[in-house]
Amino acid sequence: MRASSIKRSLGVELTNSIKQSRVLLVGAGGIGCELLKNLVLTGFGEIHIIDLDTIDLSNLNRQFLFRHEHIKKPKALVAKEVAHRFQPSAKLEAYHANITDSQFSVDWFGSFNIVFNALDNLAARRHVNRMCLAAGVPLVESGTTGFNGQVQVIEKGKTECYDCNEKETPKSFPICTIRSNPTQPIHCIVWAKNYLIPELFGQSEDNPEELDTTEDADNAEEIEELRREAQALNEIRNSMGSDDFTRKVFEKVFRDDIERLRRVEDMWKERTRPDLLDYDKLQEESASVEPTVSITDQRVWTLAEDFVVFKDSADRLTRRLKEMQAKASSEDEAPVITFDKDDVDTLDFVTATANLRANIFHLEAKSKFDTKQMAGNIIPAIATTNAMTASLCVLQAFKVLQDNLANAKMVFLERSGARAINSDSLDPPKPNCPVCSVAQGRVSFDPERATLEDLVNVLREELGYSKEFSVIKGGNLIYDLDLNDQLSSKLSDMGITNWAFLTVVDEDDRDKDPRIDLQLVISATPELSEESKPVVLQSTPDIPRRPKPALIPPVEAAPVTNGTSVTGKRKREGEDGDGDETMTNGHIAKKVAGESSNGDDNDLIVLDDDDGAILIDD
Ligand SMILES: Nc1ncnc2c1ncn2[C@@H]1O[C@H](COP(=O)(O)OP(=O)(O)OP(=O)(O)O)[C@@H](O)[C@H]1O
Ligand SMILES: [Zn+2]
Repeated sequence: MRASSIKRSLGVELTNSIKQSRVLLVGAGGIGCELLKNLVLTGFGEIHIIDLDTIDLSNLNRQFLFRHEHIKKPKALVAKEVAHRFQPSAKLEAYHANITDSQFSVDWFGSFNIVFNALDNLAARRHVNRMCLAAGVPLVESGTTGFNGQVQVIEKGKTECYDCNEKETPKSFPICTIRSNPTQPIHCIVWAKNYLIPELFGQSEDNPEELDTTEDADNAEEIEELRREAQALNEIRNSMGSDDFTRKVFEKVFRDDIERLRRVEDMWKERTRPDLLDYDKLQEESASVEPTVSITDQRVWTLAEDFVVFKDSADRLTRRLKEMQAKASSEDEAPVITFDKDDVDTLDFVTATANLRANIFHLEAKSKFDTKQMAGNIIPAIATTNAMTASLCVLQAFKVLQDNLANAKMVFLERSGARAINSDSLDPPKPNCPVCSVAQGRVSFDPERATLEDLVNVLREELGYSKEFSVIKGGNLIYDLDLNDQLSSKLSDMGITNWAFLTVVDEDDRDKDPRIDLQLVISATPELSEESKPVVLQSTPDIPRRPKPALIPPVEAAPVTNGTSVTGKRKREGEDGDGDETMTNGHIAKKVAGESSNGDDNDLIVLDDDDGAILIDD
C-alpha cells in the first residue's frame, strides 16, 4: 500500500507512531508470515523476527513467504529477506533462535513497543507472556485452529494475561479404553502408535502421555493383565528378523489377546464381542494384493489390503531397526523407531494395524490420510484463517499504539456462528493469577559470589519479609524456614542463571495480612565490584497485601487507561437484539448482504475502524 493511502486511512498521528515503533514478531509460521507482510506494508519502522525452525515442504501451502528453494533454510532469515523486498526502507532484524533462550532478556523485550506472538505451543506463549509482563511491554497474542482464530491484547495490570485462564491440556485416554475396550477409531490409532510401535520397535513406555494409567480398584486387575500381555509381546520382539516374526505379532495381538478379552463376560453385555482375525485366511484372501497399495492414501483400504500393508511395513521397520542396531556401537543407547506422522513406514504400520483392530471391534476403518491427521494431532491449518487473524492483530496493535486500550478487544474468528468475526471486551487481570497478579521486583547478583543466603538477607532486610516466606524456582521450592540447608550454596550452582524468575511467597498467617506473591527477575552482573553486596536490589517494589477473600474486587470493576473501564460481556450470535453491529466503541462490524441474501457464505464483513473501512471477504 502506498504511504499516502495509509496516512489517509489511519491518520497522521497513528501513521507516525507506526513508523516510529519497534516491534517483535515471535514465530514466522502460518500467522507469522502473514503478520510480517502486514507489518511491513503498514509501515512499522523496525521489526525483529524470531523463529527457531527451518522451512519444511509442508509449510509452503500457507507460509507464503517461503518457496521450494528455501526448504531447510531458517524461517526467520528467509522471512526477513523476502518481506524486505516489499518495503526496502523497513528495518528488519532476524534471529534463528529459540525465544526462551536467556540471551532474550527482560531488558531486550523491554526495548520493543509491542510484541506479537505467532506461536504454536503453550510453553513458548507462556514464556513470552511472562517476559512481556516483566518488561511492561504490550503483547498481541494470537492463534488459530482450523477455521477458528483468536487475538488477545495483553497489558500488565490492565488486562488479563495469557495465564489468567487455564488452558486445555492435550487429551489423554484411559489405558483400558485403548488396550481393552476401544469404542472409536482414534482409540485404535492411539493403540497402534503409543503401544504397538513402542513395544515392537521402540522403548516400551509404561506411561506414555496419551495414556491415562490412573489405577482404581475396578481396573487394577485388568491393568495387571495388560502388563503381562505387553511382556509377552516383548518376548516376540526377540524373534524380530525371523521368517515368522510378523505372524507371531499378528497372532498375538489380533487373535490371542482378543481371545482373552472375549472371555471377560462383563465387557460384552452392552456391545458386540470382538472378532478374531485369522492369519492364514487373510494370507489367502490377500494373494493378489500388492504392497504398493500403501501409496493409496485417500481411500480406506480393505481388510486384505490392511493385512498386506501390515506385513510389508513391519518388514520395512524390522530392516531399518536391524540396520540401526548393526551401526550402533555398544556404548550407544539401543536404537529405537518412534512414530512420526511424516515417516511413511511408521504411518503405514499405524494405519494398517489400527484398521485391523478397528475391524475386530466393529469400528470404522480410516484412510491413511485421515490416520495421519488423527495420529499427528493435526488440525488442518487454513491460510485464510491465518491471514484474517494476522490482520486482526494489526488492528488491535493500532489501539495499543493509540493508547486506546479501552477499545482494544479479544477478537474471535468463528465459522459456525452467524458472524465470522466476534469480539469481547478485555477483562482486567484475574486477582488470583499466579503470573500477572504478583508484585514484580528486580535484583542483580554476582554469579561468582552470591549465595542463597545473600538473597534471603536482601528479602528480609531490604524488603521486610518476616521469617515465614518461601522462594520458588520453576515450580520447585528452593527455600523456606524448614528447607534452609542450601543457604550457603551459590545461586549459580542452584541453576539460577541470568534472567531467571523466582517467586517469593509470603507464608505469614492470614491474620498477619500476608503480602501478594513477589516475582523476582534475577540478572547476573559479574561486574558488581568486590565491595558491593553480591545480591543487589535494583528497585524497591511495592508489594501490596493479599486481598481478603471477601474483598477481592469483582472482576468487572477493574480500571484501565484513560479512566474507562474495560468491561462488558462477549457478544455472540443471538445475544444482542440488533444483529448487525457486534464490535462496540468505534469498531463496528456490520454484516452487509453479499451475493446471497440469506446471510450465508458470500457475506462481507465491513470493519469500520474510525479512520477508514476495511472489507473482509468472509
Ligand atoms: N520457542 C520458540 N521460539 C521461536 N520460534 C518458535 C518457538 N516455538 C515455536 N516457534 C515457531 O512458531 C511458528 C508457529 O507457526 P505454525 O503454527 O504455522 O507452525 P509450523 O510449525 O510452521 O506449522 P505446522 O506445525 O502446522 O506444521 C513455527 O514456525 C515455529 O517454529
Ligand atoms: Zn494473569
